Order: sequence, then C-alpha cells, then structure tokens
Amino acid sequence: MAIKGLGVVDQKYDGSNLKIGIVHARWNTAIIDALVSGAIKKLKEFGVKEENIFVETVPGSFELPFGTRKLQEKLRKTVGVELDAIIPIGVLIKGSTMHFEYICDSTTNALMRLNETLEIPVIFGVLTVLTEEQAEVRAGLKPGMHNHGEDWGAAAVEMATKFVK
Ligand SMILES: O=c1[nH]c(NC[C@H](O)[C@H](O)[C@H](O)CO)c([N+](=O)[O-])c(=O)[nH]1
Repeated sequence: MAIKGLGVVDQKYDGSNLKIGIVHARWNTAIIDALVSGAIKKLKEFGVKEENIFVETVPGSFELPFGTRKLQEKLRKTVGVELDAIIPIGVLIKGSTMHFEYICDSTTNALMRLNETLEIPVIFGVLTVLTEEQAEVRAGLKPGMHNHGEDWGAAAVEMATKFVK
C-alpha cells in the first residue's frame, strides 16, 4: 500500500464562492502547463467557477513571491477582488551549479512568509527536482503517475474554506 502522499481528499468543501489566484513561472513550460491544468481541474471539481480563477505568470520561480504578493494587490485595485487563496507554481530542475539550491531555498522561505503577510493561504506549488524525469512524474506526464497540481488545487480549497471564508 502506498504510504507517501496526500491520501483521500475530502470532497465536502464547497468552492463555489471562492476566488483563487494562480501565479506560475514560465521556466520548464511543458511541466508547468501540466501542473497548472491539474490545479485548475481540481479547483473546478470543487466547484470553483472559471471566472473566479485568476492566473498570472512570472519569468521564473525566483519571481513567484513578488508576483504572488502583487497579484493580490493588483486584483484588489483593478477589479476589487479579494482572493481566498493563491497557488504559486514553479519547476526548479537541478543544473550543474549551486544556482538551483539558492533559488529553491530563497523562494520556498519567501513563499512561506507570504502566508503571514497576505493573511490568506499561499500553497507551495514549486517542484524542486533533480532530473527532468522526476518533474514529468510529478506533473502526471508519465503513465499512471499523479499530477501534484491537483493536490495544490485541493489544498487551496480546503484551506480557504476552513480558514478564510
Ligand atoms: O523557475 C525556474 N527558474 C530558474 N531560473 C530563473 C530564476 O527563477 C529567475 O527567473 C532568474 O534568476 C531571474 O531572476 C531555473 N533555473 O535556473 O534552473 C529553473 O529551473 N526554474
């Protein structure tokens, strides 16, 4: 029996009144696109309306914290929308230098701190993998493998329902 993983996701959460932001990087786009699709698919399964899913992109994962914080501010200013949760999505793949480690660590800590700054759940949607194969597996791009983007969508709905609405 599989041990690791989120387990059964309780479908009782009603996402029909939730407004969810997704900020995704544009590095490793084949993986990003699969993760974003998985997150949106799961959000819709919980009843989140398409018009209440606000997607913005940034160049790379290092820009996710700034883009995540500014998306909430931009939506508040332009369309008067208050988000109930945000899902930053990025894919960091180890190269031949220490660049990967520094971006993983700094971005992860910055996103964690945003949970306090923004007062809404900021879901950790950043893959930090050693190979492209690991990224494909976690984006559900290998037969029978699970798309972690779905877990992030489910986490956003649960956290927003329990602690924001
Ligand atoms: O999202 C990523 N950004 C990456 N670098 C760009 C970085 O996030 C910034 O966009 C860039 O440094 C400009 O600030 C990556 N690598 O360098 O390998 C990567 O794998 N993934």
